[in-house]
Amino acid sequence: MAMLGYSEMLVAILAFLFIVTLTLWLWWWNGNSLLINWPVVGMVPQLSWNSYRLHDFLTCILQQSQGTFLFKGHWFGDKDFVFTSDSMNIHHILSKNFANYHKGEDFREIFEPMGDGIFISDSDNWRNLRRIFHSVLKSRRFELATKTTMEQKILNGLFPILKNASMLASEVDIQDVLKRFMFDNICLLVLGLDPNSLSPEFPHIPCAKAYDDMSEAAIYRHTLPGSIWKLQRWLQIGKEKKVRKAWDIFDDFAEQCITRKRQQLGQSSRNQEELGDFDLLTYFLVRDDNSKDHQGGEDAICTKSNKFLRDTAFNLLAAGRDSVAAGLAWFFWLVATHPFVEKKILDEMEANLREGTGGKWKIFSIEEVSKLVYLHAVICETLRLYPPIPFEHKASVEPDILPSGHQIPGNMKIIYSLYSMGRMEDIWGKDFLEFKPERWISESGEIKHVPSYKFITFNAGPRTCLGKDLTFLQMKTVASTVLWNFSLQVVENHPIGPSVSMVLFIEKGLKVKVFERFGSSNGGNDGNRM
Ligand code: HEM
Repeated sequence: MAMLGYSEMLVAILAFLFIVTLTLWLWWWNGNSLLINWPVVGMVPQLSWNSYRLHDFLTCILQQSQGTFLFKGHWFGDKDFVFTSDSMNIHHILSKNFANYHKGEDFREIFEPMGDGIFISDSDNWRNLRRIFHSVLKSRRFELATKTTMEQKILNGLFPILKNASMLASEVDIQDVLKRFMFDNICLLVLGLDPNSLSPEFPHIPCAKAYDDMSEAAIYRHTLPGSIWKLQRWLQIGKEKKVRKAWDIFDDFAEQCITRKRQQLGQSSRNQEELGDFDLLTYFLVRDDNSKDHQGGEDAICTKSNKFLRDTAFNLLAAGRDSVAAGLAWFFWLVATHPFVEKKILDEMEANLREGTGGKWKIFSIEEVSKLVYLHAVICETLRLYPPIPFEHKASVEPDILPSGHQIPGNMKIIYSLYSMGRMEDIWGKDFLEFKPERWISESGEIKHVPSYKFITFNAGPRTCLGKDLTFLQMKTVASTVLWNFSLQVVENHPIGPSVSMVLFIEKGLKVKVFERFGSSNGGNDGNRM
């Protein structure tokens, strides 16, 4: 290797000193902030270096900056944005000045496979969709369909898989199992079709994989300047090529489901009530578009068009699959690693539900799980620490001032961190990092009400999640049924950490060993009786 001359060494030392001095100066100039605003590249480098622990890194910065800071992007890329986890700002943006904050054009472009679905709509289109979905998702028929679908899937899908893992003493990735379980469930509810992704051979389901690919691409689009990913999309290269392929796979799948359903309905002269089964495709296809709903509003949207049905399917499958599966995966990890909490859940079930089961296999009903206050508290605590949707976007319409004093120009992007809000001392107290379900229970033994702009997991204000009740119902049924019948033991040294993705999964899945509580070696029950 050639030796460096004195002059080269001098240049190298001076360059080194210049960089150190610049760093220290910028650090001081930025008020000793953890994030330095570099010339040209803004704050991007530190975010990239810390991307492997993005959620905790940003939480740390938010804690240090009293809950709000202005993120400076690179000079040649997209605009700067405000990042916040201040509950008063959230209340202002999501409720008090709701009309001034919409999803915005950037959001729609990043999530373009969602079509004109509710998640990316604003203004009148959103209002119409919200009214339509409110009346169906909150209906008794939908609740009953959820219950029946879930019971069948637990019995024919989840139990056999867990029983098998227990018999073979094999390790199973319970997060993958839950993802498959929820995918089959939501497909049955929305499309009236069971893709049977939860089968013993763990089949590859192209449509489920297409969802994963599109979700991955949405994160990728967040990290690059819009001009770059749009160029890649135009040239059809890299990740953008993958998105297009995944998008086509989903559209083919949706079209097949819609065509099949139209044929089925065309052959039947009976209405949905008579057909017995309930799914959203059927509901929208047989529904009278001119009818007024129970809130008295009229539809400005034709719910029978292929475009509406495709976009609805895409949005509800996205809402109903991953978020609930991720919430359940974190729940089972927290419960398995806090034996005291597990015992309290089992004691509560024993006290409230055991009558009539004789300790045998059981799926708990809606009425039964609604009695379980402690279980409800454990689920709230899980969703506080690990909100399945970790970030949300908004964009200002007009200039505004946030309660924190930050000036917001028109068309400013605002990102709020649901993950960080679950870890703010001013909301949850000094023990905010502790997993403590008791914090949710009042002295009179009921669930404490925490305003949604503080417990933000399901969003707040007029755009609060429409699936919140359904989620609690699903999580309680799966959690109680699995815990009653099985004990899950996390495999030693299995790494646990949140993924950096649109949905907050456990990065490497959750490997567990499964033990039957009422197996033949454990009480003489054959495990098949209900
Ligand atoms: C753990 C489970 C769930 C969590 C954490 C969750 C969370 C959220 C959040 C944060 C939003 C706001 C999204 C935004 O404005 O961009 C939202 C909206 C929504 N959620 Fe959920 N969700 C869950 C499950 C469900 C389920 C199972 C459904 C129904 C199948 C559902 C249906 C919806 C709908 C339709 C909206 C749109 C509301 C609107 O924009 O007006 N969610 N959800």
